[in-house]
Amino acid sequence: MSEPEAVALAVQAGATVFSGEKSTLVQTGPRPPVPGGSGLEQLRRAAAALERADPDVVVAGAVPFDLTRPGSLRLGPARTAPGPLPLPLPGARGQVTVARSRPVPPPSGYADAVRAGLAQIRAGRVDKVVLARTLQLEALDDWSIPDLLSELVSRNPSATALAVPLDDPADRQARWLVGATPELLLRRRGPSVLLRPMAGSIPRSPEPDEDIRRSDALLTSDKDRREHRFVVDAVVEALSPFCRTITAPEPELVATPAVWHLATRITALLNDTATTSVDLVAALHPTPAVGGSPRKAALEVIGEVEGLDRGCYAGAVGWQDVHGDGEWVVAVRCAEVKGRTLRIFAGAGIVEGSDPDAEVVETAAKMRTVLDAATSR
Ligand SMILES: C=C(O[C@H]1C=CC=C(C(=O)O)[C@@H]1O)C(=O)O
Repeated sequence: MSEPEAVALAVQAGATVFSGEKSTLVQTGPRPPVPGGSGLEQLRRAAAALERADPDVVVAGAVPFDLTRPGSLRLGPARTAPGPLPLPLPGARGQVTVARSRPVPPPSGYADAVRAGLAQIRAGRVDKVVLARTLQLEALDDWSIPDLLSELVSRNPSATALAVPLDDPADRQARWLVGATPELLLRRRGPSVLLRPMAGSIPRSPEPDEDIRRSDALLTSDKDRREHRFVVDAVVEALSPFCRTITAPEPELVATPAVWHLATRITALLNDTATTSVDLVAALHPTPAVGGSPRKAALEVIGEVEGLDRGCYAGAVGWQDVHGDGEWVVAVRCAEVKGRTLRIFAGAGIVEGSDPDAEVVETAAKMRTVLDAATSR
């Protein structure tokens, strides 16, 4: 059996897959979910279980945006290979026909939520809040996870494409998180930690001169640099108790096929290699790239004005091995898939000076990552 065939079979059978530019990790087979009533508890239990595990075992999966809710982490052997997932995955079923598509909330409702967020900023309750919306697609047949994953990998070569089965004991139908995220929460290898937070975005243009003009406008935008700064400051502060050398240079431009972003490549050295990748996830998540600043007040405002159950969207997804090394990405440009339903999520950071209509356009552009993979073959 070829590697793509093996991966396609594994994905159909519920494998957890992370496919990046440099390497791919696939965790397959029967593997126990990590128990726990909250994502935070599951992260702690996973780290403890790894201390007693065989060397090829990893914990892999997703913790939700809200760490007081349970996520889906599993313990089991994983295979890693250099480069992205080998394509094409055989057995592609071809295009799924979308019967209905519904934005929730509608664009005008999202613009109202952004205005409500801005009112909280002006009232001094928060400095930044990230607000999300969804696009729900109903297909005539069940969505195929291998097909979605293949499209996400091939269209987003520099992102981390992912397929994570979500545990839901109350629900017998399989649920998945799929997506292709450009945002690295953290990678820990021995004492070295790398992070690449993102915030501040502008939609790409198909016209090359206009595309460059937009990227220049983003790089020099005061509003976007402020929006970005909240994330870098929070990340550096959260790392400080654990790390002795933290370097955070000026933000740079990063392009996905749909959007330009501001990103900062932060490097750090752990004080103590007993600190695992999971410890860092627990300390960092959710950053103001998906929550806001100050964190507690921003999470309250999201609960009051957004009106969505984010689930694992904007959560932390990734893996850790028995040495405490691991890689976790931020679950943006993602969708939740269940049977015929695909729910695409996208959010945008709101700060003083944000324009509600521009945030509608920005979130629509962000949704294209999954929408294009799901609908245009
Ligand atoms: C919250 C999302 O993106 C985050 C990551 C990069 C840029 C973002 C922004 O510019 O608002 C967001 O912070 C999303 O795509 O749903």
